[in-house]
Amino acid sequence: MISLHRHNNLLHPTTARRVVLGVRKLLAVMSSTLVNGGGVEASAPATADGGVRDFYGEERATEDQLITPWAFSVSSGCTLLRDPRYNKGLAFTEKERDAHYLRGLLPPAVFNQELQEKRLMHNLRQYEVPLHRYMALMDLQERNERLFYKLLIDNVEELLPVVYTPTVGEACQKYGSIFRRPQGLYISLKEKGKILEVLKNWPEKNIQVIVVTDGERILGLGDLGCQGMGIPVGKLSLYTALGGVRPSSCLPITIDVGTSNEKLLNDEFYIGLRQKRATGKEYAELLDEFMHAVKQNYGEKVLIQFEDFANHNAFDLLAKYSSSHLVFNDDIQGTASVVLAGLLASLKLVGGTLADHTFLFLGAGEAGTGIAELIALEISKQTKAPVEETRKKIWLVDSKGLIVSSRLGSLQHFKKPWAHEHEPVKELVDAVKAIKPTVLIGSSGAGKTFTKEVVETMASLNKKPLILALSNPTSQSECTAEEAYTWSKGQAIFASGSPFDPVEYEGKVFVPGQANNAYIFPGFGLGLIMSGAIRVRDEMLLAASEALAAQVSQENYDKGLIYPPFTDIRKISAHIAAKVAAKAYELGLASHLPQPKDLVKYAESCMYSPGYRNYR
Ligand SMILES: O=C([O-])CC(=O)C(=O)O
Ligand SMILES: [Mg+2]
Repeated sequence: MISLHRHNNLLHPTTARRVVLGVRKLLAVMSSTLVNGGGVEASAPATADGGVRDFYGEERATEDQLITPWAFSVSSGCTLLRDPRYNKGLAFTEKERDAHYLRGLLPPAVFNQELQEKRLMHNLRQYEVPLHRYMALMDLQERNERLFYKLLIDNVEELLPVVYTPTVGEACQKYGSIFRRPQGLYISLKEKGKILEVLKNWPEKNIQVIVVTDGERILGLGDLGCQGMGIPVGKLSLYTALGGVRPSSCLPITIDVGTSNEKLLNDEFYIGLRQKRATGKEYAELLDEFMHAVKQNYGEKVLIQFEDFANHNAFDLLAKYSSSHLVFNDDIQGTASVVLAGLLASLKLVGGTLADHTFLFLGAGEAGTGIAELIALEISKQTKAPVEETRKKIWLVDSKGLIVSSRLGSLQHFKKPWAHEHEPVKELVDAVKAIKPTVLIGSSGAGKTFTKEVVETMASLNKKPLILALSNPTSQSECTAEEAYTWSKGQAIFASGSPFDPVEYEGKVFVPGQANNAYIFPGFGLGLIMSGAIRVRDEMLLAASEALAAQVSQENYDKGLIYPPFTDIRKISAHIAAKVAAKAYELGLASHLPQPKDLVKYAESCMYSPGYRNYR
């Protein structure tokens, strides 16, 4: 095995990419056949130097230029066991133990990966506190990366609530206390003027996806500052497990501009900058430096996913960079796409077309207005009516009540398109009575806001009201699954952002769906990467929604489900990726040419698989 080590590396001694990449690319040039896990790379054009790129200009540097002294070595012995990328623990074979100086460093037993998986799942299930499961899984990720992904892929429904919402929320709240090894890249105000250098400290050079947060709105939990790092880390582990993007090409980043969370500022274990959040020019300049450094370092085709930014910054950043970078805001666009998919699927259960429905939102931030706009675009696409018209069936309530035209003067810009003619209404329940929606969507981040009266009113207005409680984590859910089913007397079709167990009501079992952007972003990102897309367009989001809705089977509908189960997520992601890539080609935004004939097969061939490889 060939391995690359960076000296004094505090992060995982992540390894070998450069040499391995070089070999893979040479192979790709020699044979156009795709190998599992190598597909995305293999399609990259060969370079004049035989495939090994001079990434940071180290070869070309003159004497007055600074370079990074990267070193290469073959990993063996203790170093190999401590390298999460290549460590296999007890699964090293006798031959490998001999060849890699492992004799005596391991007990005699040789386990296969399946037995290791069984043992770890058994151990994980012993922990009763979800945060302990989270910590055990993070330890595994830092110890044996392939085994971590094998567990996550094979037990996705069981482990998703651990590495993702709701447990990741608690992990972020306590991130300073549970901190062990650093994960991801931290860029703080201290690094202003040096962000490019910071990026070059990351041991991987071939980055395809960055998930970045500034920690200001972590799920529905608010400002967690630097401790928001749990979110990019969690999202990217889903990019790999659910979407098959290689772990080495994923980069979690937290931008630390301070926090306005007093509790954290006074917490002795807080890991971030101990100062109030920078705003305005100072904030914009740091973000601008970051965006330029990323493009300079990784090129045009690196996907930057904005995650859990506060509303004002989220909309501004997306607007500012969507014409110059490959950017995607998961909370605006990913959530919109997953909800639209659920709505399209739900028509099979409730009847009519999308245009026949009336939508009411509680929450007019990123998720609320993002979903509302995508619904309006889809109706416009289906009916050919202008989007200004189709928006009129969609109503939003924010903290001040129903958004109506008399409030136009004081509304934030992203709320303005939703200010329709109506008298002012203060309370949600009165808005439900006045608007008579068929679909009620909670996207405010505030829990317990769908009261008994709200749900009962929805049930009195509709035979099958569609109720989506999207806010995360579970503590912020607008209502629980049990409340939705019991208060509506079993009439509601319900889905939520964070998972709920099935509910028994009057002898019948109701299975709630999980309307979470995790259905969309891994496949969406894979579609962008595999086509070499350089920009994101709304049409791609619509394509992703339609692809996800098409994956709901009759068997799922029979159970009242509007989303397919997460157990099939890799297949679902391949279909989403294929439709997104097809759209990128159609729009002339794809750079990997020629277009593969069968995009679903191609997507599958690009996906990372976590089985161990043999070492020579
Ligand atoms: O992380 C999740 O579960 C969904 C999401 O993007 C959010 O709530 O901000
Ligand atoms: Mg989010």
